Amino acid sequence: MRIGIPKEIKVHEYRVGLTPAGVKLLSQQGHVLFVETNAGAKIGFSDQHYQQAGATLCDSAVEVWNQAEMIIKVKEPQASETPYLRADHILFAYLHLAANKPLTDALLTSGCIAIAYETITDHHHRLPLLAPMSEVAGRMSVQAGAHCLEIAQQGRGILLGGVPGVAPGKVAILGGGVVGTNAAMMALGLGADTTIFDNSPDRLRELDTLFHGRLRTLYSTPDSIYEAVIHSDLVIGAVLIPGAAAPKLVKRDHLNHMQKGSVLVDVAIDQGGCFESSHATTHADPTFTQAGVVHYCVANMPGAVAHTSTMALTNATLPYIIKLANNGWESTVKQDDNFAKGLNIAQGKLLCEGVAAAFDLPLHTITER
Ligand SMILES: NC(=O)C1=CN([C@@H]2O[C@H](COP(=O)(O)OP(=O)(O)OC[C@H]3O[C@@H](n4cnc5c(N)ncnc54)[C@H](O)[C@@H]3O)[C@@H](O)[C@H]2O)C=CC1
Ligand SMILES: CC(=O)C(=O)O
Ligand SMILES: [Mg+2]
Repeated sequence: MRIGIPKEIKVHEYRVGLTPAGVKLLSQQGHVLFVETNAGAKIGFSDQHYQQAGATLCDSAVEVWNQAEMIIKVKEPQASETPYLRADHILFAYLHLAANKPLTDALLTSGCIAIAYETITDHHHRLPLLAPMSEVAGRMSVQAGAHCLEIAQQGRGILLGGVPGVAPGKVAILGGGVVGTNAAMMALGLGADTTIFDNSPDRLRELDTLFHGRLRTLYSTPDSIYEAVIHSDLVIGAVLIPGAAAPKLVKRDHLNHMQKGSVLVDVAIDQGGCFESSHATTHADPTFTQAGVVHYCVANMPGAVAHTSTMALTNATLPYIIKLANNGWESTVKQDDNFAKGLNIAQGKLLCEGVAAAFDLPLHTITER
C-alpha cells in the first residue's frame, strides 16, 4: 500500500505519525512510504533517517496526500488539510469527532474511510491506541498544574508537596482511567493530598489496591465532586465516555465557590472538556483565568514532549497500521470487531454512536453501508 506521513501542523505539534523504525518495518514488508520533509526535524528524526528507513521524501503536504492511499497522522486534520482528502483515502489518526462538527462534516463529504485511534478497543474493553498518549498527558497534567499554581502564572502560590510543618496541596482527579491513574502516580509522588473520583465502583477497588490505600478514592456524584472542587488547589479533568462528548462535571457556577488562584487542568478537552467553563487552548497560550480560577486546556498535551510521545505512539499503532496496510480496511474491520470500533466514518456514512448522539446525526452500521 502507498502510505503517506505529512508533517503535523497543529500549533506546537512536533509528533510524527511514524518513527523511522516504523517506516523501515513497513517498507520491508513491501509498502511504499511518503514522508514530508522536516516531519520529525524537531525531535531528532531527520529526513536522512526516514530516507535510510526506505521512505521517499516529499517537499509538500499536498504531494504526500496526493501520493498516498492511506494517511497516517497524529492529530485530526486541520481546516487547511481537509481539502486534500479524497474518497479513496484511508485516514488513520486521532479524530475526536464528538467535539468537532466541522471536521465531522468534512470527513462525511469527502467520502473517505476515517479510522480514529481513540475508539479502537481491545479484548478488555480498553483503548489501546489512546492509552500511550493518556499516560503522557496524565503524567504531564500534574507538572502543568503545579506550574500554574505559581503566583507568576496567576496561581495561589501553593507547592503541591508542601514542606515539613506546612500542609501539602490538595489535588482532585476526576476519572480514574489511564489519564487519572498516571496523574495520581505523579501527584502522590510529589507528596500532594490526592483524591480520585470514578463512577465505576470496580475501578475504584482496583485503584485502591494499586496504590495500597495511599490514594483516597471517592464515588463520583455531583455532590461529591462539588465538595472536592471547592476545597482543591488543583483539579484534573480525566473522564471519558468513549467516542462521546465529555460530561460536564464541574459547572460554571462552581468557579465562584472555588479558592481564587486554584487551577483546573482539563485533559478531557479533546472530547469537549469536563468543566463547563473550558475551551481548548494551545501550547503557545495554554491558560486563561475565569472567576479567578486558572484553566489549562491544551488539546494536544503530548505534543510538548514529542520525542517520548512519538516513540510511545508508534509502539502502539504500528501493529494496527501493518494490519491495515497488509489486508486493506474492509477485510480488517470484518475480521476484527475491536478494530471496527475505530471506524468512525466510511464513504459518507457516520458509524460512531457517540458522534451521532453529539450532533443528532443518523447512525449507520458497517453492514448497511
Ligand atoms: N488533552 C490531551 O492532550 C489528551 C487528552 N486525552 C483525553 O483524556 C480523556 C481521558 O482518557 P483516558 O484516561 O485514556 O480514558 P479512560 O477510558 O481510561 O478513563 C476514563 C475514566 O472516566 C471514568 N468516568 C466516566 N464518566 C465518569 C463520571 N461521570 N465521573 C467519574 N468518572 C467517570 C470512567 O469510568 C473511566 O475510568 C479522554 O478524553 C482522552 O481523549 C488523552 C490524551 C491526551
Ligand atoms: C489523544 C490526543 O488527542 C493527543 O495525544 O493529542
Ligand atoms: Mg488531543
